[in-house]
Amino acid sequence: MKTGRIIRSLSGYYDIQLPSGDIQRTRARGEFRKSKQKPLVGDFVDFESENDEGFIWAIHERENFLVRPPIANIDIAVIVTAAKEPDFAPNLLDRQLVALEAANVRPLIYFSKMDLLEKSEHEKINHVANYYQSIGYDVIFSDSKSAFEALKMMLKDHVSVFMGQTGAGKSTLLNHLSPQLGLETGEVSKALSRGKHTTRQVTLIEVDEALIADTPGFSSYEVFDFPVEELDDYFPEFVEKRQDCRFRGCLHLNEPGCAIKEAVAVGTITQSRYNSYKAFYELIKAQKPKYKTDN
Ligand SMILES: Nc1nc2c(ncn2[C@@H]2O[C@H](COP(=O)(O)OP(=O)(O)OP(=O)(O)O)[C@@H](O)[C@H]2O)c(=O)[nH]1
Ligand SMILES: [Zn+2]
Repeated sequence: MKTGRIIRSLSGYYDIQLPSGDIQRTRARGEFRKSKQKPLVGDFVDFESENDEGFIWAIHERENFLVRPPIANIDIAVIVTAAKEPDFAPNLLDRQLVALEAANVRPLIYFSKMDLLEKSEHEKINHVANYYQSIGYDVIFSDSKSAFEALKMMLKDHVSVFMGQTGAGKSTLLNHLSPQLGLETGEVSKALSRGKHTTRQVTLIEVDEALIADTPGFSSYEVFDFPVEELDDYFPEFVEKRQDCRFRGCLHLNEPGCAIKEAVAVGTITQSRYNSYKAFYELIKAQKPKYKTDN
């Protein structure tokens, strides 16, 4: 029995990379296909193989996984966030951060298109970025001299996936990291070929000493897949403060003695983050429970 990581899946076949770097092609056992458990790219699996004919026997427990792209055991998700064109939208960034926190994937915020900013806009973004750093997120600016090296350093020895809204610059950045990818960039060229790639499978590609998913991740349209009471778990600065709320289980909305609202009033938590919290709260409340199929 051997153990390795699935780096590509293609019509029922799985390419598994061994610790030595060798890649072997296998299939999943019939039982896997019958049961719900389906191997994902990124999974560590036990398998047997000889002469390129092999079978996966077991999938190791997953650290985490994403649905789009379908990939397991992700160390870092790079949220590519345009500082301009389209304008920076804190709500969108927060949505991705919350979704990643809920999925137990570590985010890294990459501000793209910094070169397009005027001086005053620059200061504004810096200010915003400082806040995100202060609550524990890594931030990289596209115009900093060492941006590229810093990113490479962070991705080294890790599995990463890139996400961000359309036009944020994901493909541009991925191409820069790995020119062999040859992803199309810009609206027009992509609009022409869109649809062709919709069923494309994700592959983990080796870039220097990093493994990067070649398919960008979910955007902001994802629904939140957790109960509303859990929402504050995914705002790290809320987690730190909420034990000071007067009521246990405080939702930080209209309750008296809410430490979160006090923190917003004195500015230790930004209004923008609190606005996102409230907006997501309403959103989750309005979402239909999954088990309901009618109305
Ligand atoms: N000035 C400037 N333009 C950039 C930068 N990054 C990307 N762009 C441009 O922004 C446009 C969109 O970039 P893409 O890389 O295609 O964006 P994407 O996130 O892959 O977009 P989708 O595939 O639609 O999700 C392209 O015209 C890029 O050339 C940057 O740092 N500075
Ligand atoms: Zn509270």
